[in-house]
Amino acid sequence: MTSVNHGRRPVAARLIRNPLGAVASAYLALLALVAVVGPFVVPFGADEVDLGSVLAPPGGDHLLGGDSAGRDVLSRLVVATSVSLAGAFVAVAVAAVIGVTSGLIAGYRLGWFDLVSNWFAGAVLSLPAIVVLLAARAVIGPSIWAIMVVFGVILAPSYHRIVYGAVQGVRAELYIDAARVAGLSDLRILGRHVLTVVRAPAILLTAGLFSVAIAIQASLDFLGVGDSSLPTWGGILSDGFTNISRTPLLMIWPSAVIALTCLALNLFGTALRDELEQTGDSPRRRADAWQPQQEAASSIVHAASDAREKLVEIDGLAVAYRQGTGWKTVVHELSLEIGRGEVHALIGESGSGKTQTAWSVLGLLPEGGEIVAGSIRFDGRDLSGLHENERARLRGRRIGYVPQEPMSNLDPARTVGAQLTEPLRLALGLSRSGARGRALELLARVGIADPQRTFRLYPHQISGGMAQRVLIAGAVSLEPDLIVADEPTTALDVTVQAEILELLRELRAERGLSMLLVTHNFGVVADLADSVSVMRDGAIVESGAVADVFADPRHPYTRGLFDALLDDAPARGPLEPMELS
Ligand SMILES: Nc1ncnc2c1ncn2[C@@H]1O[C@H](COP(=O)(O)OP(=O)(O)OP(=O)(O)O)[C@@H](O)[C@H]1O
Repeated sequence: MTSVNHGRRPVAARLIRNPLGAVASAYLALLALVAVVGPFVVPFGADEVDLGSVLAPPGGDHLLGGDSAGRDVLSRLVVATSVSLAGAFVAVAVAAVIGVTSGLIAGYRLGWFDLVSNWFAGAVLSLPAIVVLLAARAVIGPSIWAIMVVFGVILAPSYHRIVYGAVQGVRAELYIDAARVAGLSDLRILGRHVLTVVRAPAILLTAGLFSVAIAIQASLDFLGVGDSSLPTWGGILSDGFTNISRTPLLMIWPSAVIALTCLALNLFGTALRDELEQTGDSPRRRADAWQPQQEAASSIVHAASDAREKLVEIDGLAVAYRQGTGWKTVVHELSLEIGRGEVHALIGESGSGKTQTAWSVLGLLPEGGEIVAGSIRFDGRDLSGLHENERARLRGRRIGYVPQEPMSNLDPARTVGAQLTEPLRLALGLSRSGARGRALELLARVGIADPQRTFRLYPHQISGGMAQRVLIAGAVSLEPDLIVADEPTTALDVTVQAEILELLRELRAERGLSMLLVTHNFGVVADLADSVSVMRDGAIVESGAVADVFADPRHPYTRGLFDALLDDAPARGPLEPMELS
């Protein structure tokens, strides 16, 4: 496995290099400084009244003017910054303590606490927050701190849900079991392993909830149900609103501070998420550039015989999966040619890279998998240069696919007929009756005894062998040049296997199909293939005409595979009769 680590810079350093993060951090840092130091350096007391400055315009002693009671707006805004931020902090701290704790315990221990806490979280989430806050204000009075504690309780389910989900994701991981086996206490496991996983989403949520708490607090003060004994952004806004016709500027200052603060918190959260993901502190890490494995064996190249026109040309293919900050390379420098009408088999033990090679040709590598080197040409076109739409068109019309598990590759909710006719109508533009006629012909061709009846059936009403025949009918329906068949007979019983192989052989002869056949069955190779590549650890170790490789396997691994076959092993003879008591 190729593993490339990159030097980690601290998150803070990366945040500063992110333009959005830098601006938001600078604003929030300034705000924090104003909140802490500001009240000690403001030119006037927050409640100091100067009747000569009632609704005074900005300028002179009052840089931002005076309010309706003649108090200095700048001084009040600065003191209100401390109060508003502290209020939001109380709400978020209460929410985090309750929500993170309950989410951790519920997700890790499950049982009755899981049931009760999730029910409780759901119930609290369904409450209208503003109505609860107004009711709380009526009961406990206008204290901003008490109201913010209540709001914290209302916000707690947000933490609970996010932490619960993250813990559920990791609790079944092997390293958690290993920590348990190693004797670590639940508290240590939660602190050391689980909390690390929930840290990133919890930080992001905190930034969002902080801005929600500021907005709610300002709304309550604006509505006049806040704490009028303290200067707050919402209170100043309310005063400005009352006097909007006389001094509109009085509304501008608190509005701007509230809007900028909420914006900065959200930008900060977004930038922090991006940086946490890049630095590997989040489960979704980015990998460094892929590097070829030094120790990897180069593949033997399989070339189509000169007599055949080349249909598939794979050159130096490497497939890798992102793993943490590195890569796991699963196919190395694989080169392969398949001629028109040629059936080429990929054989090898489980995990040798056969399916990854086949999926690369189809352009269907699973999430996280990438073609990191080399090229695949199909009928002279480089597939890597194609847009996904073109790739999908090619896949349907010129490259057919026969999968290993017939049942799971049919849509259980749609009839066989609907699944066969849809591509015919979309790709070939056939009418409904035209597509139906063509589908019935195909069903008959693949050996379905009663095509009319099967056409109307759902997948659960047909056998595995019939399902594979239906999929083969679908794969050849658009007259492709190439069929990629991934273990097409593995999931079927022995007699059906033989029938499906026979069908594939006939279709191949009839239509001049090329085939890339993935199998670990030498019988299938001998039955169907012209040429074979033997794969091991993601590379081809031997390649050639089937007759040559079978007659004279050159690589020790191929010989080992042949030796592992039981065909030549001496028969065990009849079972001894047993006495059953
Ligand atoms: N999603 C994935 N993430 C990481 N590694 C993967 C993933 N899928 C497959 N692999 C790895 O790729 C390697 C090759 O797998 P592949 O499925 O091609 O093997 P195979 O030869 O087709 O085996 P089998 O006959 O069992 O299907 C294996 O080591 C496998 O663990």
